Formats: sequence, structure tokens, C-alpha cells
Amino acid sequence: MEEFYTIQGEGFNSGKAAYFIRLGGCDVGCHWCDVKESWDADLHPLTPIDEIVSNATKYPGKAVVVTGGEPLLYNLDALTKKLKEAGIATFIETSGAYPLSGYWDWICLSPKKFKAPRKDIAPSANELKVIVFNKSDFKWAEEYAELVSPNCKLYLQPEWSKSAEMIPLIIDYVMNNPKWEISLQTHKYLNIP
Ligand SMILES: C[S@@+](CC[C@H](N)C(=O)[O-])C[C@H]1O[C@@H](n2cnc3c(N)ncnc32)[C@H](O)[C@@H]1O
Ligand SMILES: Nc1nc2[nH]cc(C(=O)O)c2c(=O)[nH]1
Ligand code: SF4
Ligand SMILES: [Mg+2]
Repeated sequence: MEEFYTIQGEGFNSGKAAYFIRLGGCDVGCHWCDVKESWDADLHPLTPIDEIVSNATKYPGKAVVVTGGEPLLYNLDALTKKLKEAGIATFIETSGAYPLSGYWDWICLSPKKFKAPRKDIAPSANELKVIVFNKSDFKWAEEYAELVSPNCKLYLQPEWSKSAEMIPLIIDYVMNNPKWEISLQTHKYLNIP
């Protein structure tokens, strides 16, 4: 759908320069999704893998974030193999609703109530990033924290439109449950893509 060089705004790799590869297509249906224009894959022409890899190598930051849409709708083995051969670290943002493919240096799992992640993906996650839209999401987040590996980083990220309401609750929750950390969508505050 689009490619752009920016700063990873969210989660563990927040603040790092990275080339974003946004793949079109998603049927998870989060009503608060901030990239709804990605949902219909047919609106976005295909780009050859070699072109994407060549574009990614042009920038000084040697990391890519593969996102979407839901990137795991596609088998990502060929793309990530070539990126890694080109010396680029591979990070993914996924809901986990489709089978895991690809070779990854960092897997961010952001589970959704609207289409549950596949049970086999949680142990592979390096980072669990739960979006907090209302206060019932804390209990739901804990259910996923049980499924990830012991060294998986745990983040609570406010849903953007509910930030003013949810941030105070998240602050309170993290102070009382310090295994969790706050993730903010810092790119939105910085006005960058
Ligand atoms: C647009 S999604 C694409 C990748 C994948 N479909 C997923 O949901 O993980 C990228 C990240 O943005 C988060 N996100 C999407 N809409 C958001 C919103 N309104 N507020 C906060 N985070 C949001 C998702 O949870 C995910 O972690
Ligand atoms: N700067 C920046 N950081 C991001 N982290 C995750 C994003 C995404 O949409 O997947 C995103 C994005 O769209 N922009
Ligand atoms: S899974 Fe990701 S891309 Fe799909 S609707 Fe939800 S936030 Fe948007
Ligand atoms: Mg985004």
C-alpha cells in the first residue's frame, strides 16, 4: 500500500529510524483502526519484492517495520529473507489473526477482540501491545500476558480517540502492575508519518 522512512513511534523500538512497509488488506475490523484505507487490498497495486528491498536499502536506518493492514495475510518468507540478506533488521506489527510466516528480529503482537490471534503465535512474540479502548481492556490484556513467553515485553497503548480518558487509567494501572509499560503513538505527537 505504501512505504515510508520514519521513526518507529510505538512500543519497544519507539524512537528508532525505520523503513515502513505497509501491506494492503485486513479483515479484522477494529472499529477504531487508524488505517482503514488499508483494508481493501484491491485498492493497492502489488509491488515486486525486489523493488521493496531495493527501496529499503537506500536509507541509513537498517531496520524495516512490516505492517498493514494485516501483514500476515501474506506469506512473508521471501520478503524477509531478502531483507535480512541485505543486512536489514525485520520488525513486524501484527494482530496475529493469520499464520506466522517470515524471518523476524522483532515481533509485536497486538491482539484484537474482533478476530482473535491464532493460539500458536503468542509464544513467538517479543512484545505484546494491547490497545486500551475502555477499562475492560486491562483484564483482557492480562489474559494475553499469560500466553506470551516470560521475556516478552508488555505494553498498554491508549486507543488514540480515547487517549484523554484512558491515559490516566493506564498510568494508574502501570504504577500498580509494573510488569506493564506505557506505549504512546509518539509519531502522532511529533506529526510524522
Ligand atoms: C494499523 S495496525 C497494522 C498492523 C496489524 N494489523 C495490527 O493491528 O497489529 C498497527 C498498530 O497500530 C495499532 N493501532 C491501530 N489503530 C489504533 C488506534 N486508533 N489507537 C491506537 N493504536 C492503534 C494497532 O493495534 C497496531 O499495534
Ligand atoms: N511512525 C510510525 N510508527 C508506527 N508504529 C506502528 C505503526 C503502524 O501503523 O503499524 C506506525 C506508523 O504508522 N508510524
Ligand atoms: S487488525 Fe490492525 S489493520 Fe486490521 S483493523 Fe485492526 S488495527 Fe486496523
Ligand atoms: Mg500507524
